[in-house]
Amino acid sequence: MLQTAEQYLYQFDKETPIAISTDKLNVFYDDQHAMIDASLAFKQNTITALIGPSGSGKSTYLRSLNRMNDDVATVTGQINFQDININQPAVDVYEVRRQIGMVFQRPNPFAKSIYDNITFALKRRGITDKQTLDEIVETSLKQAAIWDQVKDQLNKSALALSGGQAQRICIARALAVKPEILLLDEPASALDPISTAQLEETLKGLKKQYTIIIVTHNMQQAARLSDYTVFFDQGRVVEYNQTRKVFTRPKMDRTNDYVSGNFG
Ligand SMILES: Nc1ncnc2c1ncn2[C@@H]1O[C@H](COP(=O)(O)OP(=O)(O)OP(=O)(O)O)[C@@H](O)[C@H]1O
Repeated sequence: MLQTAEQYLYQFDKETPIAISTDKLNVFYDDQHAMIDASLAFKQNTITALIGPSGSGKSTYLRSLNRMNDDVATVTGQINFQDININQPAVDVYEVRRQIGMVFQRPNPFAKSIYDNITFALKRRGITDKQTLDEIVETSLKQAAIWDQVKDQLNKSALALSGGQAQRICIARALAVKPEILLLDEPASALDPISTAQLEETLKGLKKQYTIIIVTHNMQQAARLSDYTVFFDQGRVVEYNQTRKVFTRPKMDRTNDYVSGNFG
């Protein structure tokens, strides 16, 4: 690909700014080179699906975006967010993770009440005013489409919720600190089909306010949900395009084989 990722996206949509991009991102786990020269850009208020076979580097790439790999890997290259390269030691990783939130594969609510799950990070940031906290709890739970189900039991333990409900609490928890970007690593893999469909609807609604990047093994989910799709294989970006093109007219044979279910 001769174009940079920014130039490439520009041809689809000249108006929408880029929320985050990487330039030659490389990730090494000791001597294993798990991500090789990944240069990608993500438009604001879009959903991008990261797909590819097991071990292709999807999670490695995703986790690097908010510096979650700092302790386990060496990450080189640029991660451009809000006009700076955030892949630098001097950048405050806690602030990066506030603005670039992460939701994991298995719902991981804290062993606390629903209310305390949502307010935990806010209180640590010094927000203690009850009315402010109440408002953020309500807004975040509404955005995660779980307010109606839990509004009368905010003091209930979040551990007592179903998987689908718990995953929504985790999304609300990520939204409470007002991020710009939401990273999701196979967020529906532990959920039943109904919860999965509800989660997808919620994410479609959230893209009005957030930029969403989601790792998924589920081809139908990527096709239903995302605007853009990146196909990774063996630590490299093989193809990046509008989702419908990746699934109907992929440029690379390897992508075609993967989306057709010939390997993976
Ligand atoms: N913390 C780690 N320490 C060492 N190696 C790791 C670590 N995390 C991932 N790897 C290795 O990096 C490569 C890419 O893994 P990664 O989890 O990013 O792939 P993936 O595409 O997300 O896979 P999956 O779909 O199975 O989750 C694999 O070879 C994996 O074993």
